Amino acid sequence: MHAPGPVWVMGAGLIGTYVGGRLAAAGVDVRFIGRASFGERVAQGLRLSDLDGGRWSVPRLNWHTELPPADPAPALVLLCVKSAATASAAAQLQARLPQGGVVLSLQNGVDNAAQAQQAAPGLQVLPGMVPFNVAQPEAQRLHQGTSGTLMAADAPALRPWVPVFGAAGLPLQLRPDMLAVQWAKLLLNLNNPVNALSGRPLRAQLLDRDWRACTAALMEEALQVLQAAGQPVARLTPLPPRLLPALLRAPTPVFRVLAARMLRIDDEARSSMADDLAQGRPPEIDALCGAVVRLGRTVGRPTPRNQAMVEALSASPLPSRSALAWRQHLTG
Ligand SMILES: NC(=O)C1=CN([C@@H]2O[C@H](COP(=O)(O)OP(=O)(O)OC[C@H]3O[C@@H](n4cnc5c(N)ncnc54)[C@H](OP(=O)(O)O)[C@@H]3O)[C@@H](O)[C@H]2O)C=CC1
Ligand SMILES: CC(C)(CO)C(=O)C(=O)O
Repeated sequence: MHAPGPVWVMGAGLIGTYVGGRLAAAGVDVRFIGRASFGERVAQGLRLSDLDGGRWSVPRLNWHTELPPADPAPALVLLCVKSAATASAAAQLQARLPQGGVVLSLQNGVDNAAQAQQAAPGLQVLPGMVPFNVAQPEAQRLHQGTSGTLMAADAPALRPWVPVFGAAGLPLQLRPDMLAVQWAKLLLNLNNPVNALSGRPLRAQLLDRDWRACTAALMEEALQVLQAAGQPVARLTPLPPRLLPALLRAPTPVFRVLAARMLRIDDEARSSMADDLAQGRPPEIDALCGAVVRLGRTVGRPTPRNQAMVEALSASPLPSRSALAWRQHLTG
């Protein structure tokens, strides 16, 4: 396997350090640009694991707290900051990279690649999608707690990277319908605020029918808006997206059987939004429920449920309600 050149990870936190770490473990020259506080924990010996028992290690990460000189220029930059930091990170890259540098956004939401492209018009920013969860169970270990295939826009600049990611054991699927893929992921991410409000690990929260009903209510509203907007949604799950609300509302014993794959989650995995709240960082709610609210406005449809989540997750402290109370609040 021969990488076309060095990779930079811009915003090396959970996702960036895991994906970049897997590439580094496969021999790719990866430079990590992240916070000193995170680098102190992982840079002198990173261990990686996944839910299938895979284990990798990287003795030393090439860690930078500022952008390094672009000599040699990276052949690929993985943009892995949270949505609120997208524009500033992209502007920093634009100031350092040669014209036409390729940046792959590995972020949730549907707007990050476009925002980065606007902030860095001289670069080529492409959307990607990370389906799996990454947690940090120990200071020097990152763990992939759910499964799924990385996806990205089918652009010529990314084609040489497909065998590289494949050789690292993280297959990269290039898709012509990336916006539909991103909306499909966003639908699944509508569980993030619910998970954060529940205070529980993902698996425990998904095994509670009232919390699932909250996610179903948000998804149903989003699906109606997407349909009104004529926006296709890709199928990332065994069931098509339009059936997901009914699946979530099913009694728990039925859900356990029908959603066995969705429930293949490590007991301790939490959503990235729960991680944000735990660390006192602003949650990425505007990129998720906020995107549904904005699309609703463009097609003249109210989105009170997603709006309620934007307000709840923007409040400090978070409103404290039981699962049943949230279910009633969202579904009236
Ligand atoms: N965690 C997960 O399991 C999943 C996350 N995602 C998505 O992936 C994206 C990344 O998430 P995640 O890895 O969890 O986020 P993290 O917060 O763990 O990582 C991002 C890191 O980038 C740092 N950062 C921000 N701006 C800069 C900058 N200009 N230069 C250097 N470092 C910077 C942040 O520091 P600081 O906090 O100080 O800003 C933070 O340490 C998000 O869009 C998320 O929704 C998708 C699937 C799963
Ligand atoms: C993987 C998933 C859907 C849930 O962990 C996620 O995207 C996140 O945590 O933001």
